[in-house]
Amino acid sequence: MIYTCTLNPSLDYFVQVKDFKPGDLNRIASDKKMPGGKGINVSRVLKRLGVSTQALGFIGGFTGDFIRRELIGEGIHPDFIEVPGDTRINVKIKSANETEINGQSPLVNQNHLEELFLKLEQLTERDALVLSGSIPDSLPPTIYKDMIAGAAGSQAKVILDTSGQALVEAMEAKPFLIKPNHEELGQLFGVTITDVEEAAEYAKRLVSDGIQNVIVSMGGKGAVLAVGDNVFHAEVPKGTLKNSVGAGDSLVGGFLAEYSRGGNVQEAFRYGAAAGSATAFSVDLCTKEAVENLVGQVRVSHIK
Ligand SMILES: Nc1ncnc2c1ncn2[C@@H]1O[C@H](COP(=O)(O)OP(=O)(O)O)[C@@H](O)[C@H]1O
Ligand SMILES: O=P(O)(O)OC[C@H]1O[C@](O)(COP(=O)(O)O)[C@@H](O)[C@@H]1O
Repeated sequence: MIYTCTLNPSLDYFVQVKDFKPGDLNRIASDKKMPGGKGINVSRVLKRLGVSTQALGFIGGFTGDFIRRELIGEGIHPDFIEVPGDTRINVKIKSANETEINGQSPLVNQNHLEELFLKLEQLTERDALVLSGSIPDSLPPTIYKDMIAGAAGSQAKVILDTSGQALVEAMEAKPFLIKPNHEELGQLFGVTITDVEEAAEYAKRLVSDGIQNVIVSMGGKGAVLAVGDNVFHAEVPKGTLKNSVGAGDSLVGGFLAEYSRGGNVQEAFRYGAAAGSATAFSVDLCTKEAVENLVGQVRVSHIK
């Protein structure tokens, strides 16, 4: 089973505004509400790609009810821990460009954490655990590192997609795969990464530090995979960007879908990149059909 864990889920409120002006009254042309947060998006993508998952994490309040209901409606099994307070609302404003305003989540206390750790103890070596997204303010930046340690006995594969101090700490626990985007990778080293060469160089350094697989997503420039002594670049097809929210989560979901079907890391990387692009080119997350239409157009080359 693939478990996703979203410590900081969200109700994503997408609004379309004709000509967004900060500091002015803006009226919405159209809107939609979606269950969000990185692990939850990975679960939704996996389900669309025909792989069943279980969604773990903390949710609460009316926004939490919405998320649970939507996931059940999509055939995803939610196993959240209920916390007091409302799960955050993240506002995504689509106008000439995209503006995101991500909210604050409710307090998670020691009892909630213990409940989560008990669930992790039940993982087995056949499972994978996806730890994705920011962490609520009430949790320490070591939380992902502690969770990886908590799951270590099971030998489940851990996939990590987070940033900042939480990423720095968790890397010490040597997850199977990390997926920073190029900005997040740059933050780790205090540099600005803009091209594929630079991403390859820094991803390689992380592999030398003991992370098995590093995928750096780079929006329209595709993605870089560092594994062992090799670095690959996935060149992605050109298309009209409709929505970049969830593209990174789709890459992770696509990678895992293919990898869990027995695919190798390189094929999983190609499929993941196609899933990211399929989401970028649609208004919602990718569909299986869209991914399969694009996968043949993703060119993976050995660059180092
Ligand atoms: N404009 C785009 N054109 C084609 N593919 C894209 C585009 N934006 C994103 N993607 C695909 O989605 C993946 C993840 O996107 P990215 O924006 O880098 O992730 P994140 O959301 O984590 O910042 C990319 O590696 C690429 O495969
Ligand atoms: O936990 P964070 O870093 O605030 O991110 C949460 C946001 O990221 C998303 O999961 C999208 O992530 P990506 O665009 O990186 O795939 C949204 O659904 C959510 O609003």
